[in-house]
Amino acid sequence: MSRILETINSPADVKKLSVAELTMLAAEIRERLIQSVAKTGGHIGPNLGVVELTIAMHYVFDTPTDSFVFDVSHQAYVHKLLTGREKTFHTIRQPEGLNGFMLRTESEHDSYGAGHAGTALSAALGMAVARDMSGGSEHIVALAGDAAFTNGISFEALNNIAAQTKRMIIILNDNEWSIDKNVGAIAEYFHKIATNSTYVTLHDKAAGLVERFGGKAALHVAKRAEEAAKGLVGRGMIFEEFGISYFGPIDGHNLQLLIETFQFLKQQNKPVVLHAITQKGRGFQPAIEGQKKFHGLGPYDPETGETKVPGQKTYSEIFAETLTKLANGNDKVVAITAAMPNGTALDLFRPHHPKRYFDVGIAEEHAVLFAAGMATKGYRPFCAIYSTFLQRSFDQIVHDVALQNLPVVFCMDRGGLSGDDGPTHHGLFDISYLRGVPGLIHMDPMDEDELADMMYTAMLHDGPSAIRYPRGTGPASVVKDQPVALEIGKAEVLQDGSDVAVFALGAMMGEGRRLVGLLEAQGLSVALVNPRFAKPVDAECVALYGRRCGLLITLEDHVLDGGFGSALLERVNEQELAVPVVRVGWPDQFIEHGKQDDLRKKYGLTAEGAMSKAAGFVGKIVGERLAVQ
Ligand SMILES: Cc1ncc(C[n+]2csc(CCOP(=O)(O)OP(=O)(O)O)c2C)c(N)n1
Ligand SMILES: CC(=O)[C@@H](O)[C@H](O)COP(=O)(O)O
Ligand SMILES: [Mg+2]
Repeated sequence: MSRILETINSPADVKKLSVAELTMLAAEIRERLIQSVAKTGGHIGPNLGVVELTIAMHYVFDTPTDSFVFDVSHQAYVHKLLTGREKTFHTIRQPEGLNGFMLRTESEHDSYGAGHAGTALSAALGMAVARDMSGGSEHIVALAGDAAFTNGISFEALNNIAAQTKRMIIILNDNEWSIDKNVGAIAEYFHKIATNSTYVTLHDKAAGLVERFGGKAALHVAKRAEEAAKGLVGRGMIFEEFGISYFGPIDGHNLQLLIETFQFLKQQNKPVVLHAITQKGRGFQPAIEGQKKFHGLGPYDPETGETKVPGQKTYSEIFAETLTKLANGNDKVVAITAAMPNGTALDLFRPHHPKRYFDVGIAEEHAVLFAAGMATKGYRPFCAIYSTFLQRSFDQIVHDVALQNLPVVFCMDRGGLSGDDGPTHHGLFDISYLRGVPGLIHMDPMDEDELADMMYTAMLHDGPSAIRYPRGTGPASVVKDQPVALEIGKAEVLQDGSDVAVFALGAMMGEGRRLVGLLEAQGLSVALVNPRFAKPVDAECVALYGRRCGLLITLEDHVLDGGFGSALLERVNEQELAVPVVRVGWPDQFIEHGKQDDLRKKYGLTAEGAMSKAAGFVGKIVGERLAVQ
């Protein structure tokens, strides 16, 4: 029962509450999050960790006049509950429902959208400078997790802040977790501060002090904690060195302390950072015990935290098992992830080859350069980075890997529609952004067994390669014990035909087979081709069917512009073929979040969609066939 929460229609309602009522509100929000996300799925762990932080932010600051910028913004559910979306919160990440991240078009309180990590500090600085230039007085508050500071862009911003603005507030939400435990020197640095004995004592005393002395004590605690932290790590506080005044660490669940501290920070005429120590998954024991699992997941049992055990291996698992096999036979094979060991399933590889597993943090550009360096020494790096996150590393792929023709393999999980995460996470652009890179081969398997073959082919290939594969499961093909090497640039003809040729790339093979059936039902002779390569496209195969057939149809889980269909069109044009080509893929727009099948139907990435798009050409061919009978 959410007695107070149901009265919150805007942050103004939060400001009316006493600290006691705010504490009750926090409890109600936790219960709502646990129960609601159990049904929808989502980032429950991160959001349970920022309940008090977000309440205190909305109590002290004043959106939309003040601007909040959340890094990744996967932890913005509490913010959404407090900014007029309590009644629709049950639709989060659901078709037509609330987005799982902040979205400028969703609310005036969402001053900046996100989904990818490391963007908050830079965007907040841009807002602060714009405010300064316009003579504004509003507050700009960036909330960034500890793992956001493993990202290079965050440090590009830190380097710039003190030189550019007089006022900006950074909240470092330190729960010591990324998706897995946070990694690297910065994580260790924050850990040292957070576990400093003086701070821990202070933290224990804080509750009592605040109770006895109210607000003033809060400042005392914050200052003493700051002294402790600075005492521990000297004046060389990393933030102080960047000209940003450091405060904390303080208990990120102590509402009174947070409110007092935010009110104090509001008065500061300098860039400040508050180091808040929080607990990911707080208030839900399964999420506390399973912080990695409950970072982000599908529906779960709100009592036990149990989730449905998937019946079939995902592409990610096949990837990890295959990589383990390749590494068993080749000690130069190494695996690199950018803070996504579970999403990429490299968690399954790590126990077999712990010394050949590298998690570099949320640092995709660095991951690619790190791989390039290893490749110059004869290693075979498999860089497992989601298609969407690899967008970050385009220059490193061109300038460092391809230009030097280094044998780095890019394993792009979530290649294609991602689903519930929406437009920030759909992997719909990697063919476009990679096929122009000289020397790089780009593969897209039609099933799990072919993924293994492509990984083996990539390992043997003396140059850069990229393999994209979708989120979730495939057609459950049997994976051979020993993968085979594919001929680079050679398509596979699954069925011959002479009227229409269907080129179904990767995960679209299922719809390709259905399309063949629909065309054959029209009395047509239909070829079915598994392209395998988006670069190089098999020009010979295109010419063979371009000369023989009256129509070529391409299907891809990728944007049309610059995708596989575009590449095939170029081969048609170069070979002066007259055959019409109908391309089926995502249109030139960002695709909303939703269920994969629903969205494919809505946007015509189905056999029926292809038939309707090709109806004119198909009708003409059918007519011609009838005329000669
Ligand atoms: C560029 C990029 N790489 C990877 C991810 C996947 N990702 C989402 S949240 C997250 C961990 C964030 O950790 P932190 O910033 O500490 O926030 P917390 O979840 O702990 O609140 C990662 C790696 C991403 N969103 N963007
Ligand atoms: C917030 C974030 O970027 C990750 O948690 C992402 O949502 C994971 O995506 P998958 O669920 O597809 O692994
Ligand atoms: Mg964290």
